[in-house]
Amino acid sequence: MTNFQASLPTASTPRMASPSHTGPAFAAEDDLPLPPALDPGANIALFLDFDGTLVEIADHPDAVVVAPRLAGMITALSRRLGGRLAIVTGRSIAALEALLGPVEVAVAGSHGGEFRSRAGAEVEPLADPLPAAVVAALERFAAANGGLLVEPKPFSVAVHYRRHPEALEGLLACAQILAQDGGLAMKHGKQVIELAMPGSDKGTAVTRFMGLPAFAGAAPLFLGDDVTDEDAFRAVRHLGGQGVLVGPMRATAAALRLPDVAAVHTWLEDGLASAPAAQPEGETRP
Ligand SMILES: O=P(O)(O)OC[C@H]1O[C@H](O[C@H]2O[C@H](CO)[C@@H](O)[C@H](O)[C@H]2O)[C@H](O)[C@@H](O)[C@@H]1O
Repeated sequence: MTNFQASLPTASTPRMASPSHTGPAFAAEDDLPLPPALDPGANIALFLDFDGTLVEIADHPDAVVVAPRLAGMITALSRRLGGRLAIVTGRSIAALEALLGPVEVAVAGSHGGEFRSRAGAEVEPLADPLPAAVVAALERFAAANGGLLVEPKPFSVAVHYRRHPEALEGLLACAQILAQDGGLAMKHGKQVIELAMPGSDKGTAVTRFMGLPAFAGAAPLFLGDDVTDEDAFRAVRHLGGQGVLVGPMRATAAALRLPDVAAVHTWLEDGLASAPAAQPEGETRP
């Protein structure tokens, strides 16, 4: 056990509502401690969600404001961690890099549907493409309901109802039928319903990273804000690590909490500032 793990509450903390790896570990009326200071010298692996964790939620997916230093900070932290850092996002990798710039780290995109094992590696598809007919059906629904925003991705499709909350009931019904008929996975994130081919989520993505030589043996930490991050919180708990919920308390499998995006940036910046200089290229773990 690393010093980092020893200082954290564990899955056997008495406040736990459920001992299983499948449900939330902590109830909404509990609260969770802050994570200890990030120590890039410890044998940890860091997994970072994007929307709501590294950038504030905005009214439109293209309207998020990315801090100018964010990509550089994440790349530098990844180097300090010997490559044991990945962004794990519901966005496609292309959409992520369009916002963040070409960040030189491992990435899982489209909720685990696409996977880049390390900086510079090819993007591997891990899911089958969604049938075009499903996207077309959702586009028809969106057009008939005030023009909901449809965001097709390589392995899933997101329909945003943030500007049309009145359409949620009909959207859920439409998506449920499409999911049932097509054997698809349905995810309900922040003001968004997503359909994807089954078999990949943020938990499977984290588990896949942890099976790579560069990540093996490290204690994983996953920072995320949305209910779609709960798969990853459960996965890291199962792998001997901890989830860090970002935002207000809710029922969660995370064991730690940071209050907001600003606190995440401070925690990462402080960790980076505390780290010794990065090893030269080529001396990181394979
Ligand atoms: O896993 P994440 O990195 O958190 O991505 C989840 C989804 O994020 C985006 O939608 C969310 O953020 C938008 C911008 O703040 C917001 O307008 C929307 O309501 C949120 O649901 C993205 O557009 C989706 O594709 C991601 O799956």
